[in-house]
Amino acid sequence: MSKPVVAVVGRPNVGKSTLFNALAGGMISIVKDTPGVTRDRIYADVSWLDRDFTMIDTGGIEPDSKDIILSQMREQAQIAIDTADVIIFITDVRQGLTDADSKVADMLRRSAKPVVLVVNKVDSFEKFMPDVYEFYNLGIGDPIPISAASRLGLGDMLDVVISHFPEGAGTEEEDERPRIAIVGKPNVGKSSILNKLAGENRAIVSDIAGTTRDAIDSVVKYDGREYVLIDTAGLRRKSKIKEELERYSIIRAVTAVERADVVLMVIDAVEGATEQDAKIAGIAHERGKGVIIVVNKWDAIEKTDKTMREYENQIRQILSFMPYAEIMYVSALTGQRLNKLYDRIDMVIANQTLRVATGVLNEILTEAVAMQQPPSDKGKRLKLYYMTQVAVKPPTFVIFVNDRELMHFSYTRYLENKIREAFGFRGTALRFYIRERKEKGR
Ligand SMILES: Nc1nc2c(ncn2[C@@H]2O[C@H](COP(=O)(O)OP(=O)(O)OP(=O)(O)O)[C@@H](O)[C@H]2O)c(=O)[nH]1
Ligand SMILES: Nc1nc2c(ncn2[C@@H]2O[C@H](COP(=O)(O)OP(=O)(O)OP(=O)(O)O)[C@@H](O)[C@H]2O)c(=O)[nH]1
Repeated sequence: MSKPVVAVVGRPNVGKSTLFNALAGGMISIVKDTPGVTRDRIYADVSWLDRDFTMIDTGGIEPDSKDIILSQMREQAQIAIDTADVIIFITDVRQGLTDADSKVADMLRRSAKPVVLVVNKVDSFEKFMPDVYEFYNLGIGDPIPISAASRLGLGDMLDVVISHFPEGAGTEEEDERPRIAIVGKPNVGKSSILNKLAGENRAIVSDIAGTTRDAIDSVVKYDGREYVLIDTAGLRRKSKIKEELERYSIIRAVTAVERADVVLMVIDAVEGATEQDAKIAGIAHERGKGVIIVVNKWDAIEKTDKTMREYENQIRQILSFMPYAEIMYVSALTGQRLNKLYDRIDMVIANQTLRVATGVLNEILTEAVAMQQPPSDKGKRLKLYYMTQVAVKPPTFVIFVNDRELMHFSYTRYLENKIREAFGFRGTALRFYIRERKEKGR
């Protein structure tokens, strides 16, 4: 099972950003007094008591009038209902209970998703607890008092959140079928690709037990093998506001990538790769998923014998953090090369699950060290003792050294290249952990 998704819903200014920052270590966004300024904070990875989950903020509200706030909160709540395993509904003890809160609570209650009702800005339990009880009136369970700003009550809140996670979430998937997510900016052709792949080869639809999110996925059969195409139908939202559309595509990508083995990162050939593409591709990279960059609408551009090379250069430059990603040029319109995607997916899965024997790894390590001297600092030189692969999906290596401080990023990169020279690992990120070990007396 994939990592659970927790969505945060709440009115402007109740403290969503502050909560995000408190849980995600202060790296996500800048909290300001102006409502609606924190556009960029959309998702964060959170760990609590060995449970990992992804928190998404469905917000992004620009409050103008009461009406707009309510309609935007409904929109947020709907996204949360469509994507999340657990919903945190956050309210503000100082603003008190509002009409919009009650309406959104009704909507959440009807969805039958687990909802955790949180009352923020309870900086003093003594002073504010009587006001907290008022929130029982929402009829969605016990209000949990917190102060996001002073980090009070967050542990109790997280205990309740993780108690709602589906059984077995975050543990190894039993289903062996490759799970494919199709992500990208608005309008690049994600639905067209999904429909084409599913339409022509669909074997069975919606036969997957598990979370409600799984229910809309399709299973396709190609060449005797089955693949699960992850659908995010509920999130195919239309909006006139560009920022909102981009936000939806990020939320859509985060929730789909979470459940995927291989991510098809779709780029529009007519536009070429953009910064927004890099943001979305970054989600798959951070999570160590297999990645195939799918350049779609290949039918729609003028081509010479240099075109592919030019595209590749431009894509490699914008998505420079994932040189390992495969690139394919397709057209959902004509179907060109779409079926070839399956072979590529198989290859990426094979690479994601490849295990290299320790003996072979250490031969590579010895040779690499002989060819390029490890870095040194203040007369102390990095020594590399031993390397072993500890995990797959993505392939993860631990390198034992004398002093972690001496292990430069560039030397890790050099070793990564040596491993890739030997084994390829095309289409998947590799992870490296550097551990210190006391020098052996010899
Ligand atoms: N007293 C008190 N103030 C808080 C607390 N948490 C947040 N605030 C304040 O509430 C204001 C709004 O906080 P934000 O975290 O930006 O709220 P938000 O819900 O993300 O707002 P939007 O970006 O408009 O959606 C800021 O001035 C915060 O300092 C709290 O626990 N106690
Ligand atoms: N020429 C050409 N047009 C395409 C191709 N694939 C999709 N389109 C067109 O691009 C537009 C967007 O396609 P969609 O499949 O809806 O794109 P999407 O990424 O799912 O869009 P959102 O759901 O809005 O994010 C439609 O008008 C498609 O007909 C292609 O391969 N070639």
